[in-house]
Amino acid sequence: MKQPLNVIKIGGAVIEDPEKQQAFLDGFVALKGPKILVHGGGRIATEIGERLGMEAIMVEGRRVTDDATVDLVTMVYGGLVNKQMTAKLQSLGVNAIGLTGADGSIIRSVKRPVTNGVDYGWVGDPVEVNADFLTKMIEAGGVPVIAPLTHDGAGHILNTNADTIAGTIALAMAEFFEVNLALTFELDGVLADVNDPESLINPFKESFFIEMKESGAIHSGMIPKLENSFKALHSGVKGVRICKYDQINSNHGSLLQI
Ligand SMILES: Nc1ncnc2c1ncn2[C@@H]1O[C@H](COP(=O)(O)OP(=O)(O)O)[C@@H](O)[C@H]1O
Ligand SMILES: CC(=O)N[C@@H](CCC(=O)OP(=O)(O)O)C(=O)O
Repeated sequence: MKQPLNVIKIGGAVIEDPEKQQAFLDGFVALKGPKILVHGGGRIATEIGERLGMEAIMVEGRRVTDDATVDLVTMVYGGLVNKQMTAKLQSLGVNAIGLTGADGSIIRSVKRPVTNGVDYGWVGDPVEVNADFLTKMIEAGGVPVIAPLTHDGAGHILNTNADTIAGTIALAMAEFFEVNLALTFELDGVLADVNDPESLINPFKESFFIEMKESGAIHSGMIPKLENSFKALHSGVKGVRICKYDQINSNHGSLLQI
């Protein structure tokens, strides 16, 4: 029987707020057994970019990443955010190992081709995960903390949506572990009306996604979250939940169903 593994994702809005970040980390520390943390940091990159006079361009929840932007996100995700999260987890007694997808070739990706007329620039779609290496780190008692950066095998860093990283890692690790994936963010889960916190949909069926995307009830960052989650569920991940940042150890949120 496969051993359980939790893959947990934290988004930029929660990282940015010290109280929310602490509440998330308390839950993450309390989570028993092998675990991997995937972090975003989109809002932090946008804010630091603005201070440098750079404008963020997002298309369907993904950042258009030109030469200057790939340098910015490498510094923010691979440096600032990754190392701060790692140091905080160390202070809480977790043997965190901060990594980008280039380290240990955790995730190799290909530069996204022009899609529907959009050239995303230095954005990568994952093609290969070094699940074996991640497994060895976990077996050695480490907790990988992974930034949303990948590499193309030809020396370039590529920016990759953090929900995509979490889904891709969950899917690859499902060969060795019984994987549960939780994508945490500020809201309670997938909402029928994004402005009504009481409108949580649980369970959330795949057919709802198609309908709600078409009607516009699901938009922006929720699109890659759900695309990646359903892909993971179809490919052997045991469970996927989209939930609030302080609900890792509960069953609240939207449990996805295919
Ligand atoms: N139906 C929906 N239910 C919940 N959130 C939604 C929905 N449609 C769009 N969203 C948006 O998706 C956002 C979450 O995606 P994102 O900004 O990428 O989060 P994070 O970076 O925190 O992971 C929410 O803040 C919300 O504005
Ligand atoms: C290609 C792409 O869109 N990459 C994302 C990676 C960070 C991310 O996904 O962060 P959150 O989870 O906090 O949104 C970006 O640069 O915004």
